[in-house]
Amino acid sequence: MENDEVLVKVEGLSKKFCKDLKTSLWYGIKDLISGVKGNKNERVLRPKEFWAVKDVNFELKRGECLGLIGHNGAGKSTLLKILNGLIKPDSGQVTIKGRVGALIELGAGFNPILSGRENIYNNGAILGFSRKEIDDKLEEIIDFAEIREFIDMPVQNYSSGMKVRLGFAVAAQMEPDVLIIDEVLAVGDVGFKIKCYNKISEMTSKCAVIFVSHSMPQIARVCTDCILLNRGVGEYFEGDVGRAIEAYDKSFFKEESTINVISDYFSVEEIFINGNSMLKSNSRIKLSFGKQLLVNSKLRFLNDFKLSKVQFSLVITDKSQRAVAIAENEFDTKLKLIDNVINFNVNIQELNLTSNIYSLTLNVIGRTVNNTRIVLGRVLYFSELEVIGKKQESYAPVILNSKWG
Ligand SMILES: Nc1ncnc2c1ncn2[C@@H]1O[C@H](COP(=O)(O)OP(=O)(O)OP(=O)(O)O)[C@@H](O)[C@H]1O
Repeated sequence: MENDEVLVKVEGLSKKFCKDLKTSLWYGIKDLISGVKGNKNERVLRPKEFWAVKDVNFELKRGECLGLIGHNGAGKSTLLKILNGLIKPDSGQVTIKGRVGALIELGAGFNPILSGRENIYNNGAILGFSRKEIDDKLEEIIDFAEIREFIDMPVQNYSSGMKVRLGFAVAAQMEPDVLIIDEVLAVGDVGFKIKCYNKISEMTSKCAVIFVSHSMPQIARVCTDCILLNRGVGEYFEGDVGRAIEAYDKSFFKEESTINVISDYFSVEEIFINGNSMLKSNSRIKLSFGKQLLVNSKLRFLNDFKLSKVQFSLVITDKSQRAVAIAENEFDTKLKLIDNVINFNVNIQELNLTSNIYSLTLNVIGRTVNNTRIVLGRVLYFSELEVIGKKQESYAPVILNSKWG
């Protein structure tokens, strides 16, 4: 088993789809006729057609894991389906060496009326294993999937999670040379997902893995290379997953973002970040790692507003909307309303977030005179915060202050 052996070679791969079913059927008939005549014109788009995958090229060796990332509809699943031979490309070529294990669509590859056990035998046979070889692997697959008590039940009665468990176990335990995993893994519960990601990391040394995910921490964890797809066009980041994730994050950035206030109790008169007005300017703030983040805000409450205490929490979320840090005041702060306006300041002296783009949200919680907790409102994503100066390959958002002995 050579380690620099190219297992997947993709050259000029393109696939177009049609937005309209009737037109698509009509083009299908026309293509069939022109195909018979030997007059194919695959590289031209006709009305209502678009490229789902456009001129994608890459090579993948044993020991490499390629992450496919991109917005919804970017073409990731289409590319995987072409690689797995489920759909035919309009042009280009895929060369795959060895056995392919794939988990693409939920339940795809399984016969719904057959039991889990029978499906394992079917899949094994398709992959070229003899009955005896499958017998030897059966227990491992059932153990990995952890669905022993349901293994003789028809797959059509499996829950989504159970289908994913069986699908991944079959794909991973059949010693594939190329392992193709789509986002369906997300359906599994947390325990199973962790087990799968560990398995993928373990397998990467023995095979080539192609992995689709919207979870950048997972991409950072398992991938060695990345392709960022945008409307079918791939940008290849060879050996630089960090830069691919950065480009993915940046692709979400809008030049102008408006402040979105959800509250029946207050409106926002002003929010400053490090002295920059979020109402007046483009709400993107650039900050170096470890520097100060200062937020000042002025909220105007309704005239008849009566509360005894208020709590503000400033939540920092990453691009996948995961809260990565929070700063909040003590709940017993007396509400200081002057002309129905509250001013508050938050000073975070050292923001130890790694280089990335984050969003800021403000939550305002109150307590009535009889101490009932009440959510007064939220100011959503009022700033995009771009932290620079501390790249972190493992995509960990926070660097902890630590002393090492
Ligand atoms: N069979 C089909 N017929 C027509 N259009 C299709 C077909 N399959 C996919 N598409 C379109 O091709 C584009 C790419 O779809 P694809 O499923 O590959 O995207 P994706 O990157 O996997 O998206 P997501 O992140 O949402 O899963 C989309 O616009 C989709 O609507």
